[in-house]
Amino acid sequence: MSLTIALAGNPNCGKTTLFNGLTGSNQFVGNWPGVTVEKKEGKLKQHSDVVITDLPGIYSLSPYTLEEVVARNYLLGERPDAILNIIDGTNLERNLYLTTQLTELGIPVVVAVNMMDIVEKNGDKINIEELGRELGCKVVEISALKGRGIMEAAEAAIHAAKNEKTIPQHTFCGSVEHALAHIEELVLHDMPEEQQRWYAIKIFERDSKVLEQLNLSEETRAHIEKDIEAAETEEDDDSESIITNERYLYIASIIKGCYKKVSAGKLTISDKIDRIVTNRILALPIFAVIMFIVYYVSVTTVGTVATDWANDGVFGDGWHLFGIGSSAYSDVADEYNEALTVANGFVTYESEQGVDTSAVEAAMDAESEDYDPEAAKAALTQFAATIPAGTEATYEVEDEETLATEDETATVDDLTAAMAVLDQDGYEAPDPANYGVWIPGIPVFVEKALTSIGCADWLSGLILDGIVAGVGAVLGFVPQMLVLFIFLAFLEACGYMARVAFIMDRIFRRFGLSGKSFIPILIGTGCGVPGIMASRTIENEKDRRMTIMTTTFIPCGAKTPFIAMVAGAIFGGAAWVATSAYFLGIAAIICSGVILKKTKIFEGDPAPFVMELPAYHMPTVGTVLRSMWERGWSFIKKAGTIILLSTILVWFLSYFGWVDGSFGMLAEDQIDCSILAKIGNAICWIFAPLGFGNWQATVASITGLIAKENIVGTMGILYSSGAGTVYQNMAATFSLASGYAFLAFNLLCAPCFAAMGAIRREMNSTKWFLGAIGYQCGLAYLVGLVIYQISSLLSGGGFGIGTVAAIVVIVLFFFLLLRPSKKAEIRRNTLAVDAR
Ligand SMILES: Nc1nc2c(ncn2[C@@H]2O[C@H](COP(=O)(O)OP(=O)(O)OP(=O)(O)O)[C@@H](O)[C@H]2O)c(=O)[nH]1
Ligand SMILES: [Mg+2]
Repeated sequence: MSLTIALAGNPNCGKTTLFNGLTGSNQFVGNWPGVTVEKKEGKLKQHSDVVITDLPGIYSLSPYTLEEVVARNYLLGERPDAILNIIDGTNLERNLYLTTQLTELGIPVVVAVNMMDIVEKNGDKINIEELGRELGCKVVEISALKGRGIMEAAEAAIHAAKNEKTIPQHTFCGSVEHALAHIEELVLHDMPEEQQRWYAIKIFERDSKVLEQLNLSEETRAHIEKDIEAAETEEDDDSESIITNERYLYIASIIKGCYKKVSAGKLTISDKIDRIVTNRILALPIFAVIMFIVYYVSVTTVGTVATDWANDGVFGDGWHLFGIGSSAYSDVADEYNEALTVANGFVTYESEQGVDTSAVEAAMDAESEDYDPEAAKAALTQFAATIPAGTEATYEVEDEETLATEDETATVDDLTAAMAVLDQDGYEAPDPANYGVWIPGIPVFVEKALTSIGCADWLSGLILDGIVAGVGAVLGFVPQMLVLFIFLAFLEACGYMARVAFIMDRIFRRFGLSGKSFIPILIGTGCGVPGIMASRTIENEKDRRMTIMTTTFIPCGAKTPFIAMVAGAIFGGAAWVATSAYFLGIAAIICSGVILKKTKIFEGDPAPFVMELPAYHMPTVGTVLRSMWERGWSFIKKAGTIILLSTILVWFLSYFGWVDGSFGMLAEDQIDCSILAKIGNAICWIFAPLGFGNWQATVASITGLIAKENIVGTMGILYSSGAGTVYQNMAATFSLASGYAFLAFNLLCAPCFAAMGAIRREMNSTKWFLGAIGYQCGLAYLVGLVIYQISSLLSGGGFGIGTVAAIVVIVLFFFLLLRPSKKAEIRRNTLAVDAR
């Protein structure tokens, strides 16, 4: 018959570390309380008939939070064959509080004193024989981290499960014992004897869950109540406090007998660090500096290099092995491109002056099938000869990323110099393969392979433009994310993140938010996906859900090119547009927090923040890498599923459509015949009240759901037709009001697929996922509506239904924001927490 052994103990005492050691699993370990929130099962190594259950950490068997309910229900409902109670040897007093309760359950208990490595280092001594005698169960010493004594602990638990009963040694004072005896006799006599005591104590404490479960008659309750009240009068305290106090007195007496603390009174290293790190004045600047470094290294320096390598190298044209030859190549390539820009600029300028430049244009077209460097050289030389000396050519240059255009001027001398450069390279773009060791990117390989097997056009289009491009764009973020995850894993594992929450809590609490919401938001400025995942550090389920819902309001890295595009095309490059995007994000988060907190679903005190600060310690490399990998891997898996499917879908929708009544595959420039355009046209009326009810903007917003980078690309394609540049066409379509509404909508609405996948996974419920997406889109819509309608009104537009709607939204917003919250409820929760 198989045995079940439950690992129970306070948060952060090392249960999961022990669980991993005993079962060989890879469950997540972190240096803050509340890492494990569900129970996990595994088989004990070398004993396939023994099941070990890892439980969330609990301080007592009176449940206040979700994890505590999980643990208690498991212990009471499933009744494991034995409990291995892990206690933190550096914090005996508090940990034993739970132990005194566990021994009353009537389940065999073995106590494992963990963190013995630290206890010994401090020079403290624990007399485990004496401790065992006092508690009435076997006590062993272990170090879960070092793997010391863990198998012995498991063996002891197995032995206890088979042979022993744990009989609580502690007795309460006379009046309480009297009441307990009455309760046992009156209502619990049918219950197995060993379980009676725990239930009696809980009834004495008036535990609502137990009373509900037992469903006592009015008469019996009244009878019991008399006993309880008698004890309360005698002890002059309420029943729950009597029990709590007596437990602590008992623990104090045990500890006196078997614990010698050498380090008593001295400040530990952790205390010393905390004096600085959580100092009222220094805490924030230190945090800002640390986060800046993390952010800087992972997003701008190492991260950018890694992302560029992944995007432009592995999923692009290719890369130089170990970067050898890469800088030499880029120098040459930059020089060549610059020269080409000058030459082409002259050609464009001359053609604007009325000169026929078609011959040189055709010859210089390097993209064309029959490009001939010799002919290009000849044509350009001939063209240059016709230019009068002293000509200054002005032409437009387009920024690759934002598509912003800028005017540049060049003289004839510049042209001569440029031609020299072109000539030097033989009128052919430098080949990166000639510098260092060049490894072609995946698309290049795939394209070659597809061409060599003579793959059909549509299929190679699907594979290259759809799958490789789409999934590649997402996987391209993996290196950057892994770098970020290493830092975060380190900060978590060493114990700093627990402090951050503590520091931020002082500020966020004013808005009714928990301090732990801050970390996800901060990370979200880089990428929403790890931001959403970082919400796991929030133990309170309501706060965690709210944070997941609001984190992506902050502009992430992928949204920045889009912001720049709108600012450049519609607002003449005004700098305030980008700044305002961040303020808009922060305002959306804080206002959402305040408003949602006042609703039934999210109400409650911002997570009773009684988190204790764990001691700092140096994490092992394995822990950090495991944590990094666990997070990274789930992202990669997502790229292989949801993103893969969505890219295929979008590829199909934008490359297929109806031309002249017949359905088929489209050429690049026929996008307005695509199915996507049809869809855009069908639903763009939705956005009419926001001022951008055209199919292009609608479709751009939709492709933005795949990846926010798509918005720029899509706008680039859709607005490139017709006269003028993309920017000019956009400026003609959008007014300032509708442009900003468009920006606001796309910043706040549902994030990209990757982030939505993360939301789905972290919410772990379809209902909540849809709720979150709905909230984001709804909010984005209303914000866009208000921005467009009110600014149209202010700039002299008419007063219509839309204006009325916007005013209603504003009034409603202020009502929701300012209405009083249910303070009384909050206070009750706080009291409940204090009581324990
Ligand atoms: N020095 C030392 N550190 C340990 C030992 N056991 C665990 N730790 C560290 O203590 C921290 C908490 O470990 P976890 O295993 O996540 O604790 P837990 O009890 O599962 O925590 P919750 O899931 O939050 O209840 C981690 O940083 C571990 O590396 C030990 O024996 N010695
Ligand atoms: Mg755990």
